[in-house]
Amino acid sequence: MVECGECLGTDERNGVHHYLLPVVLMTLALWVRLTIAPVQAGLQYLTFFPAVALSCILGGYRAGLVAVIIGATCATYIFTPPYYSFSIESFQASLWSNTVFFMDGLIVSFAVEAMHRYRQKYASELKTAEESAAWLRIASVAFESQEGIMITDSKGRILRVNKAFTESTGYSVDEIIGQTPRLLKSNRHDSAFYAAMWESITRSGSWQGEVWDRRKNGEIYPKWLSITAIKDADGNVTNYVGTHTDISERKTAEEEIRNLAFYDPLTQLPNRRLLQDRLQHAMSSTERNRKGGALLFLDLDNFKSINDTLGHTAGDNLLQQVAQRLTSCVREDDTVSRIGGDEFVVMLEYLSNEVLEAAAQAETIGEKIIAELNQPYYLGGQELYNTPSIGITLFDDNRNGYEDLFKQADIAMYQAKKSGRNTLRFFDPKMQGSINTRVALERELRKALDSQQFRLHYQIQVDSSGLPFGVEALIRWLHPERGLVPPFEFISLAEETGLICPIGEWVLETACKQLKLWERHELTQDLIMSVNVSAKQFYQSDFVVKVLEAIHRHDVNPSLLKLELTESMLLDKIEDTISTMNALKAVGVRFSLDDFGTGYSSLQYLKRLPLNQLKIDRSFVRDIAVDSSDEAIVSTIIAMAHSLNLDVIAEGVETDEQKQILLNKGCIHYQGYLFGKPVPIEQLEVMLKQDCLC
Ligand SMILES: Nc1nc2c(ncn2[C@@H]2O[C@@H]3COP(=O)(O)O[C@H]4[C@@H](O)[C@H](n5cnc6c(=O)[nH]c(N)nc65)O[C@@H]4COP(=O)(O)O[C@H]3[C@H]2O)c(=O)[nH]1
Repeated sequence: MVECGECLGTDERNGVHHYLLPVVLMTLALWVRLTIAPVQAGLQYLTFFPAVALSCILGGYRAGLVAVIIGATCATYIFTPPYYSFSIESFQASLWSNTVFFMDGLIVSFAVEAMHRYRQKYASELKTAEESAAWLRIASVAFESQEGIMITDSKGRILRVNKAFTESTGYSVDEIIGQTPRLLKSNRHDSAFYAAMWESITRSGSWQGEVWDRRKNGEIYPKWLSITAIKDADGNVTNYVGTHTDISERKTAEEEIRNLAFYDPLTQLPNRRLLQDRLQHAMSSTERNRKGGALLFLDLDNFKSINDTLGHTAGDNLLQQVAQRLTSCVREDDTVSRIGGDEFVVMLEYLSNEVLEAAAQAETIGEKIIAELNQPYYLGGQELYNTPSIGITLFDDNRNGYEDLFKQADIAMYQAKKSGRNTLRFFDPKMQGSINTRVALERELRKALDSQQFRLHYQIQVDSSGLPFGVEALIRWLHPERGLVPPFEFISLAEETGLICPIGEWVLETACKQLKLWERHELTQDLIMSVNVSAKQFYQSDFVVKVLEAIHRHDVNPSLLKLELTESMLLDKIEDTISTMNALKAVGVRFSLDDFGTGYSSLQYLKRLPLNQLKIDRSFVRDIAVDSSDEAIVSTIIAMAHSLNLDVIAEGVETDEQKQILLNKGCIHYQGYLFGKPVPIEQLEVMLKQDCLC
């Protein structure tokens, strides 16, 4: 019942239908009373009272009062004789008993109501207490969350911290309580940072952001911190709550992603993307600050040979050492980047805005880089040398896009390569002119092939007694306007464009034709014809077939054909090289290794190549009489050739002295102006006849 009363609620108990309750209960009580006892029995109050009590309990004190009034009225009117009339006497007769009944009813009504109210209050207090306990439980679980939480008083003294806080800071609860957050400061932020933080807390009651703090072990780490001010009813700050998340792992991951996107993983230098970014920025800032800048495009000479001979690990190691040396040559403001393979780009900023002065500054740094990169490298216990070719272009505004600048520096680098490597060249509009010339040259070169403008000149090769034993076929271009064009002016372009393949086939064809003609004369029938073969030509899949076809077509003795290959091309794909050479050697074709000594051939590879001859490069022969290191190199090459059972020939022999030195060292075959320049066939034949007569 109590529950029922409670669940009714005060408003409901005051509702109209609750006034019906006493009416119904009283009617029921009246009916019971009238059916079980005569009217004059005088037991009416005894019968009505349970209905009054029930009304109170179920409907509240107002229902109880209504029941009392109904009871008193019924008792007065029905049970006080004469009950058919409402006389004053009968009313007076029942007055005292009615008053007692009335008072009892009142007491019961108010007592029940008081009980209701008490129970209600108790229940709501109980509910509040239970809710508070539940909230406390939630709060304590939340407090021990993944985030570090610190609660301070209004003065900033730490009152409480959670487990996550102690774990991330390294301080125990005892060490931290009573301290202030200053204990955690890393000194990474200046006072302006903290002033802005407190300004936000004072103004809006909270702040959040990234903060670098120091752990107990001294490590500095980043965290995401939120600070909230807790205020009392009057608006005064009583506490501050700081929650933080350690974001060092996230930062590291972000850093790694950034590194991969913008840095070269091998050297840790900025990559092409970051360089472009910085270059664009530098171009606009040089314009603003009226300062100059320069782009140095650097390519390592013969890097491929090192990579192929010593392996990729050594190659990687070399690139890393180059990166370090480059970085040591420039200021911190400058950018050293690796844009791929063995190509590096150095961007210099804050140079003079006077073009000549800026060029001089860039040149000084370029020279410094060359000197530094010329120092020996130590790779896997081996000492080796490498040189760079550098192209430089200047920038002082945004007029040229960064792509143009890259192109200009690249063109200049190409010029540096052409000028003999290990040097630097500046880009200037004249270079652009030379590029245009190259385009025109390529067009003309294609035409030259169709209109048979190529010629072969032949340079004699002699033994120690001056007797010719062979010739080298050297191509010339008989240009309709420019006259005789030497090979260095078009061979590299022909190689780049692939035109070298049809040109090479023409050379081979012409040389074989000539060999066939020589067969008829005693004077020339034993001459060995050396033919230069370029890398592109050699690595054509049908190279062997083409050589064999030329030999068969002209029906020449294959052992009178000698193919001259260069060191760098041989080592490109060593296994392919060996099988191609073996296929031709099987029919008797000879092989000579041209420009020997300029590359990085290792003895190990040389041993595997089916060579017949080593050709000492003319750069070593030139100064052999005056430069002791050239002399030493030549001695080594000759000794190496002998130890490998190879013939050795020196090219570029111009003086008797050079020939004598070579002879003394055991080199008995020579080629050079001393014996004859490259000449057309008619002149060669005259020369041969003269030699014979001598
Ligand atoms: N200063 C000096 N130079 C001497 C002396 N003796 C010979 N030379 C020059 O040295 C070069 C020798 O040819 P190479 O090393 O094979 O170097 C050749 C070769 O690599 C290439 N080349 C020439 N003809 C052909 C060809 O038919 N095919 C291919 N792929 N390359 C060719 O062009 C290069 C240059 O040829 P050339 O200008 O004819 O230059 C020739 C020759 O004229 C000397 O005593 N002093």
